[in-house]
Amino acid sequence: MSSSDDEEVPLAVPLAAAAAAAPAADAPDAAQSAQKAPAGAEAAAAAAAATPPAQVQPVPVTLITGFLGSGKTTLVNHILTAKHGYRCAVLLNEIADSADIERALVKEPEGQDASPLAQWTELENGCICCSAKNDMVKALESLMQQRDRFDYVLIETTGLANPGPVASALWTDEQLESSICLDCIVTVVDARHIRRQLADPRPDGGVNEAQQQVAFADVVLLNKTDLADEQQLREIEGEIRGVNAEASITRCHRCAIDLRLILNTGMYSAGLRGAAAAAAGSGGDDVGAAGAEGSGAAAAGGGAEQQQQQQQGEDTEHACSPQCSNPEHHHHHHHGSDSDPNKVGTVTISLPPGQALDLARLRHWLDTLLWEDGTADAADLFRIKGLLCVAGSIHKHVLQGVHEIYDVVEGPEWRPGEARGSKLVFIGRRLRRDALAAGLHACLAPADS
Ligand SMILES: Nc1nc2c(ncn2[C@@H]2O[C@H](COP(=O)(O)OP(=O)(O)OP(=O)(O)O)[C@@H](O)[C@H]2O)c(=O)[nH]1
Repeated sequence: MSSSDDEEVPLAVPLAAAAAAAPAADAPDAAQSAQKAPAGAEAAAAAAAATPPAQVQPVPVTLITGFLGSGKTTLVNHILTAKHGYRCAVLLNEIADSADIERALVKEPEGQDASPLAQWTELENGCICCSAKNDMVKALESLMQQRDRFDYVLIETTGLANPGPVASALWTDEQLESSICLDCIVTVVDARHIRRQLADPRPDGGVNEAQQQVAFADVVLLNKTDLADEQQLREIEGEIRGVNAEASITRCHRCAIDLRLILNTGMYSAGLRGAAAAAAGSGGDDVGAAGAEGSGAAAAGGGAEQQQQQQQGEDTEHACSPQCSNPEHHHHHHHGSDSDPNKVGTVTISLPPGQALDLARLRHWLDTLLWEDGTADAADLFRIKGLLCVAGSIHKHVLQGVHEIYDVVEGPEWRPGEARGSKLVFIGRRLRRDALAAGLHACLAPADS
């Protein structure tokens, strides 16, 4: 399979030329302020003109999900026309059932065009676009063979897809894992329809797609604000927090957002989020894991640091029914995932400063939690995020989990005087807070370490 075959992957014009044509002034704040920003258009064009850029940094990937008609394409178009300095490759994942991803990997029909990159279209600002109808992972792999042509990847999933398998595939595919890095999962919701979509029961009693998409989100874009009034928007925000208390929520019209919210956030790589979030004024914390219920647009402006301190040692739980419209319910109350175990909700467990975690024990516990012990069925645990104080380390650690895959990475050093607490967030259904808390406490390092 020659997926890099130029005949199968036609590129009308070398993208380096397109990038060179883009004015250097296009390089925006986002590229300049983010510590791990890929080269801006100017530098990339210069590099491409001389030698291929050294393959040092993995290419960040933003995953865009959302219900049918919520505004995903509108967002992609905004990204492709806005000035942010990235050359984006866009992958449209048009699979109705994302389980097909795995199947497509296994059996690829003989004689069929081996390249999943069905079409490449050059866009005005030098971006490229391809359509992967059958096999997202394979499409990404062949995309990566042309990695000198772009420095950012957007994946737009179909409106009916559970984004979980796509997100975790980015971590598990051997070829991909070193060349790309998941940066952010964005879920676009339609202000007019999201409440009905969240409440829509599935015949099998399972979690519907809208709930899954909200549960997986790092960032929720509450789009089509022109179609709802203030009261309705507040109610929607409350419901979204009821499912996912950790995602930031940004209201928008036609997805016209500050792209620093969703591009190169560094949320999965520890320590970079602070700069990006602060720059965007989103009220985020040092890591995506740590900005709790106040990080949404409605509550933005509060000092995340202060907020986190207030939460030290305090366990919270969020799980409202989709019908629950009282935003107050989603902030402070222990609102019953135990009593209503089938609703998707968020369980947050904090450890006060002075209680450092033993990393080996934590990993062992997460392994058993996700794969064995039934504390939370892995299929019901959508996301795990955490800011960790690890025994014997002067560095913060960041935990990110999507489905049964998780990763702990070392972040920046704790600042002098900073409260070295830990906070873990579990998003899923049938979560048993007591069992999770007990399991986590068993991972504490012995007091003398
Ligand atoms: N009123 C209103 N319409 C919007 C807004 N944003 C997008 N739309 C419209 O909503 C429709 C759907 O937007 P798309 O961007 O195509 O949504 P999508 O999520 O890509 O849709 P699918 O590909 O069907 O999943 C289009 O007609 C848009 O013009 C908004 O903020 N307000």
